[in-house]
Amino acid sequence: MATSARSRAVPLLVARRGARSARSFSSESSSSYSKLTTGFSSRISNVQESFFYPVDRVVVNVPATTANLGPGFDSFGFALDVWNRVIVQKSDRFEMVVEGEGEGRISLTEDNLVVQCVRKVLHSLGKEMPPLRFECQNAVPPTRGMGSSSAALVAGLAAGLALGGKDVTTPANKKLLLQLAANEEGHADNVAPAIYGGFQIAFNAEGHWITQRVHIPDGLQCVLFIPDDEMPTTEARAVLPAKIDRKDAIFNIARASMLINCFATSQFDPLRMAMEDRLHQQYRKHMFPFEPIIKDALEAGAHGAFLSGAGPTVLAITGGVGIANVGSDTMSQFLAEVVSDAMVSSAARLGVRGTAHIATPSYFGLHSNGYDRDGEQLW
Ligand SMILES: Nc1ncnc2c1ncn2[C@@H]1O[C@H](COP(=O)(O)OP(=O)(O)O)[C@@H](O)[C@H]1O
Ligand SMILES: N[C@@H](CCOP(=O)(O)O)C(=O)O
Repeated sequence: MATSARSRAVPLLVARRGARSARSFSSESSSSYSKLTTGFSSRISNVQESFFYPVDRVVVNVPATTANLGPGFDSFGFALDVWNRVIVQKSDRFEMVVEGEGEGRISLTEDNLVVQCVRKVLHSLGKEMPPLRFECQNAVPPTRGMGSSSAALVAGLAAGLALGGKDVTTPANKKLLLQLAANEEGHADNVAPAIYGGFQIAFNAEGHWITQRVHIPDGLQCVLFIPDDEMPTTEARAVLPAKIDRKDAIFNIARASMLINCFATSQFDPLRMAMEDRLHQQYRKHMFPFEPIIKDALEAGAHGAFLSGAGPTVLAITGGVGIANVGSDTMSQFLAEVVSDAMVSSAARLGVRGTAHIATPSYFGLHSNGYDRDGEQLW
């Protein structure tokens, strides 16, 4: 965390944060969303987790995420090195600019998901949303199964917390952010890695969202085939049955467990089987013919492949074995490109238009910077 020149001139604790915010958070409404406490009460943390100087401009970076990984429906996800950046600045009027992915398609009005989240958080902190200028620089394609809605939610909620005076870099406020974002999304498999980075296993226990990081082997690469056509997650969830067969549950428990062991021990031989699923993929295949693309990726040498999130993107895993690191030699990239070509050819045979992208996982998630009204960096 960067320390500003102004902060350095006075004692650190007082300079970056202040008791003002701790008091203003005490008059919260009783609805579960509105309870913007971290759940941890201490005089020092109340001071440390809030800013002393009002934040004027926030820059938030949030990664794309891939969820499910086959059998880990609503539970597994990891972050990708594909980033959205949202810049929110106090202004004299509302303004929204969207550049990159989703440009011309994502709402430019106050019903934009990022704006809604900022307003919601500020409202919960007892504040009205001031006139703000939003600039969204998007690399995450919307509605393709790469966690665009989670990236938008996390960006908006984090920006709102920061503008409301909360330091989103503290563990307690990150935990709070996870609760808010997962409650909005209804599942935490995208939002947990979007916030914490890496591979996360996440679930809800007695009303609390819990997440834990899983090791990702060095040198792992992700080959994504991203169809041009969108597949809204709400539609892809509506086709899922309310109840499942016991043998399908057993099928998934065994594979999900082995998948975690594959990652934890860097043993990818069984990964192609460990990424099989019977909880969601079979019910979604009529929406988009992804199974032949998975099969062709595996035949081309991928360790495993799955429908990314609710689709339609298909993700294949390459690299990550032996000593190979991405960037240290060409071998992993050669294999990733062979798999990419196979997926593109497969999609072309099916008449599916789209593009391929080779990504690496991101070991870190949300990161941000804040500035005061003089443009001085606060963190
Ligand atoms: N960068 C963004 N800014 C604002 N809203 C976004 C952004 N990206 C996605 N969304 C919202 O999320 C919706 C897509 O959500 P969803 O169907 O869950 O797709 P995904 O699988 O990419 O998460 C979009 O229709 C839009 O409302
Ligand atoms: N577990 C969810 C994941 C949705 O991910 P997204 O990237 O498609 O939003 C599901 O499978 O519905």
